[in-house]
Amino acid sequence: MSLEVASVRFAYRRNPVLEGVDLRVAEGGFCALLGPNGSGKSTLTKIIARVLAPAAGTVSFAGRDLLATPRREHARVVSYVPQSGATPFEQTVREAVLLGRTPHIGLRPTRRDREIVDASIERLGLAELSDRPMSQLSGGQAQRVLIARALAQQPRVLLLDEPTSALDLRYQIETLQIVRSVTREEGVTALIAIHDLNHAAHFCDQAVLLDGGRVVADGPPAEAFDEALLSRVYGLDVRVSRGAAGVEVRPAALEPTPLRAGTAPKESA
Ligand SMILES: Nc1ncnc2c1ncn2[C@@H]1O[C@H](COP(=O)(O)OP(=O)(O)OP(=O)(O)O)[C@@H](O)[C@H]1O
Repeated sequence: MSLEVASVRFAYRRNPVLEGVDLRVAEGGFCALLGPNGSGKSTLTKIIARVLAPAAGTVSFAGRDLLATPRREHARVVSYVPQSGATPFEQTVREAVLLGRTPHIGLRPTRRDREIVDASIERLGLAELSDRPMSQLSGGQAQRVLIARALAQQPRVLLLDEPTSALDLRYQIETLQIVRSVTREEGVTALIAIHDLNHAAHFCDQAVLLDGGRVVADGPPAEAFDEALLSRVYGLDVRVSRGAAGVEVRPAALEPTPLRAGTAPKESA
């Protein structure tokens, strides 16, 4: 059982953006989708989420063609956290999260649906805000509501498009920890578009690097992060170090400058 994207092509009008993308994320895997601005990460997540239809290629999960699955069934399998989401402003946090249950709900939400919603709200640290209108949230709080909504959907595949971009450091880490535990403990397959290479290396077990709409690296972060490749793709000289704490990427300009000859502090006699 895995999420598989094969030979996916996409163009906005005449502007080709994905040029034959292949990737496979094992069930329960946590995959980082990396690449510079404009490399096609959002477009690819939107195709898997069925916000956009590809010009060619296939997307499947557990062997099932996700592009041909009826929408409601697709929504039971795949949930998607967009880069920024429009929720009607008069909605409360709880109402917004309840929307995640839509593909599962019959005529009206059951007590179980409400329990799942409350658990998601609690998990994202939103309990105190649950009756607050969405219009009165900060950007980061609203982003956490979208994540809670996606979890309340209880998907098999979780797609997140830069879900931590508006979050402070604590919530960035907590959100990535939550997604990792959802993958490890519940076997959910997660694909996250993310800019922070070090967070990707720390939390994800697979890194896929896009450049100009093509996959240029795919593997465990420690293997996929190649100094020369990252420097070329990002147009910035970077250093990759591998230590006990894992792989780390830093701009070369931020490396400590070696002491020049003659500048070493003299030992006092
Ligand atoms: N609605 C659109 N119409 C036309 N072109 C678009 C549209 N959305 C994105 N593009 C273009 O498609 C390319 C890929 O965009 P995409 O948003 O997928 O990149 P990304 O890797 O997610 O970038 P970022 O890191 O900046 O979020 C870019 O050149 C972008 O300008």
